Amino acid sequence: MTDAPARDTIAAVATAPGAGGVGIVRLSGPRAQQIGETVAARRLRPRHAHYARFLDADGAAIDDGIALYFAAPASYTGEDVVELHGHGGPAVLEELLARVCALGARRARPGEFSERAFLEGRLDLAQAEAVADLIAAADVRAARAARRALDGEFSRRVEALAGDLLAIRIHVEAAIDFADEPLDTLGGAALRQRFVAASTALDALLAAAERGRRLRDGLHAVIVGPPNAGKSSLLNALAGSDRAIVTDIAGTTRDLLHETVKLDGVELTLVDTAGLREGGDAIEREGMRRAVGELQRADLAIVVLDARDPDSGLASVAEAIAQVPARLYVYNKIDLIESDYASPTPADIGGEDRVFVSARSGAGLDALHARLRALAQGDAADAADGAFTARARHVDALLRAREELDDARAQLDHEMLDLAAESLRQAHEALGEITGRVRADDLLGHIFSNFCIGK
Ligand SMILES: Nc1nc2c(c(=O)[nH]1)N(C=O)[C@@H](CNc1ccc(C(=O)N[C@@H](CCC(=O)O)C(=O)O)cc1)CN2
Ligand SMILES: Nc1nc2c(ncn2[C@@H]2O[C@H](COP(=O)(O)OP(=O)(O)OP(=O)(O)O)[C@@H](O)[C@H]2O)c(=O)[nH]1
Ligand SMILES: [Mg+2]
Repeated sequence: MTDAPARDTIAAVATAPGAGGVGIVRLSGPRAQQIGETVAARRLRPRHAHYARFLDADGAAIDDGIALYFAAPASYTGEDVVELHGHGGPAVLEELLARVCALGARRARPGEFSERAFLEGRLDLAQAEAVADLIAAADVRAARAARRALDGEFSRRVEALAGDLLAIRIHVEAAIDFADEPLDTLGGAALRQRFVAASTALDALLAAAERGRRLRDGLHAVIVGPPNAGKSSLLNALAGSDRAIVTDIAGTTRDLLHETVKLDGVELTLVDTAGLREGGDAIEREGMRRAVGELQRADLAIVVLDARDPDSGLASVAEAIAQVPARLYVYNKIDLIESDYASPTPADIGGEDRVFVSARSGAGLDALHARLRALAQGDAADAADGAFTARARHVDALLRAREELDDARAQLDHEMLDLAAESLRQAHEALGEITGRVRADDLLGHIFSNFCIGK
C-alpha cells in the first residue's frame, strides 16, 4: 500500500466523551511522533510507556500522563501512532487535542482511524465494520460475534468462496476460446460439480450472514392483529411501562411505536401497530398501511388475537403476515375465558408457536418472555461457536451473488458461455464488495461516517 498519497496527521479523543478515569488523545500519520515528542518534551521510543508532562506552547503543563508511540506499520492504523494518556476530563482532553492540532494535526472525522487501517490493508472492510459493531454491541453475545468478524472469520469464508468463483470463471473463460467444441469435452462435468459446491457454500454463508445480521441488529418483532385484541397492552406489558395508549375503542393505535426491550440481556425491538381490519377512517387506513410496510422488515410477527374469537382475528391478518420469516401467535385476554371453557377453538396456525396470555392480569407472560428470548437468541446454530456479526449490506451482496450464480448456471446449461462468464464476474464482484476488494465510490464514506469520532 505504498502508492497511497502522503496523508496528513489526524488526532481525536479516543476515549468516550464525558468524565473518565483516564482519557486518550490519539494521533495517526507522518507527524504523529514529532508532535507527540513536542508535547511530551522528550523522545518517544516505539512500544514503550513513557511518563511525561504534556506541555502547552508556553511550557506550562496541560496534564501529566503516559505517552505511547507505535512506529508504522506496527500500529492500529498501520501509520505512525502516538497516544497521550491523560486524566479523563473533557476540558483537559480538549486542551490537549487543541494543542496537538496547533502543532500540525487535524481533527479526525468519525471512523477515520479505522478507515486508515482499512486503506493500509490492516483490516478489510467487513473487519472494519466489525470494529464499530464490537463497540456498539449491546450484549455479550453480540460482542463475541463481532469479535469473530473482527478476527476475520466472516471475511475468510467470503474470500474462500470468491476464490472458488474465480476458478470457475477461469474455467468458463478458457472454454470460450474453444466455443466450437461441446462443453462436455471441455471439462463440463467437473465445472458443474464446482458450481454445485460453490452454490452450497454460498447458501451456508448466506444463512450465517443472515443470523449475523440478526445478532447485530437484534430481533425485529412486529406486533400485529385485529383492532382491540390487546396489542398495545401487550407492548406495555413487555416493556414494563405505559408506552402505548390503550383504550377500549377499536382503532386506537394509528402510528408505529418502536420500543427496545432487553430480555435477560438479549435485546429485541418491538413495534406496536394499528389493528388490521376492513374500512376505518383515513388516519386508521394510513396506520394499517404502515403496519403492513413494517411487516416487510420484520424477523418475527407477534400475532395478537382475542382468545375468545381467534379465528375471525386471524382472517384479518393472514395475508399480511404470510411473508414474515417467523410468527408467534399470542392468544390474549384469557382472563375473560371461564376456567371450565379452558380450550377455546384454536385458530388454524399450522402447528406454529402459540402462547396464551392475559396482558391485563399478567398470566402467561413468563411463557411469552421465554419464547421471545429463545427466538431472539436464534436457533442452536447461533449459540454454536463461529457465529459472527454481519450487516444488511453483506446480506444484500450475498443475495446478489446468489442470483448471478443461478443465472450463470442456467446460461451454462444452455452453453451460453459469454453470458455465464459475465454473470460469474458479477457474482465475484458482489462478494468483493463485502471485504472491500471491490468498492463503489461513496461506500467507504457511508460506512465510516457512522463510526464514532476517535475510532
Ligand atoms: N491504547 C489502545 N488500546 C487499544 C487500541 C488502541 O488503539 N490503543 N485499539 C484500537 O482499536 C484496540 C487494539 N487494537 C490494536 C491493534 C493493533 C495494534 C498494534 O500495535 N499492532 C502491531 C503490533 C502487534 C504485536 O505487537 O503483536 C501489529 O499488528 O503489527 C495495537 C492496537 C483496543 N485497545
Ligand atoms: N380483560 C382483558 N382486557 C384486555 C386485555 N388486554 C387488553 N385488554 C383491553 O382491550 C382493550 C383494547 O386494548 P389495546 O391494547 O388498546 O388493543 P389494541 O390491539 O392495541 O387495539 P388497537 O390499537 O385499536 O388496534 C382495552 O380496553 C384493554 O384494556 C386482557 O388481557 N384482558
Ligand atoms: Mg393499539
